[in-house]
Amino acid sequence: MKQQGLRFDAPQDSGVNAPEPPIKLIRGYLNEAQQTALLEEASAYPLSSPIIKVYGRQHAIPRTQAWFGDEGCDYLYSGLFIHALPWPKYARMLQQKLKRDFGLNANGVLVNRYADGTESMGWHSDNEPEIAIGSDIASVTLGATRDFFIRHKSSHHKITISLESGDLLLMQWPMQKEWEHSLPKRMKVMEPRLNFTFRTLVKNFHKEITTD
Ligand SMILES: O=C(O)CCC(=O)C(=O)O
Ligand SMILES: [Fe+2]
Repeated sequence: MKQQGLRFDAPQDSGVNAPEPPIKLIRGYLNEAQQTALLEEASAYPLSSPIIKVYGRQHAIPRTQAWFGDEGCDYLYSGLFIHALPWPKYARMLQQKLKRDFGLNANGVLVNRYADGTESMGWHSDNEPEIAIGSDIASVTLGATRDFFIRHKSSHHKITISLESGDLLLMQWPMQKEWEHSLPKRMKVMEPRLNFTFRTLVKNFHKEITTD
């Protein structure tokens, strides 16, 4: 994390000149039936906790995840090379719904499962080089309500959004350049939460690696 001498933390959600993140929040984007279908499908996803290196130390990520996508849409994520698994039926239907509703051309989805409030995701931007320039990222939440933090990289202005089951958060270009986000621990949360982030990758970006 960057610490640059003097630091002023802007008060949350306030300030006349506070920067605004390029996001759209659509509450209840998925109805009950759509949520249930996806949750049931996800119970069979091959989720795992890969071991990653952070600041030179190896540890398993504090959640489980899976990456699905089109052929040639492999992802180098947190230093891990992940081959795209074929789209499951309902994840694919959601990808098509996002295309119909918002023109989103996502060709992959990262699914994260947080078993309870002890599981989390640290500050980061979804700015890997294989993410197509100018593309938006769509984040869909299922299950437990969790806080989601967004922080401006230069001013450190921070926003908290409470994401509920069925909500859609559109993170629009150039959000990942100027803002970071995280999912903090919430010890009182006992229920699992699933998150689907639909991403647009440059196809065959990792061709060299995959054909070795
Ligand atoms: O679980 C969330 O809401 C955030 C997931 C996320 O930031 C990511 O997958 O990159
Ligand atoms: Fe992210």
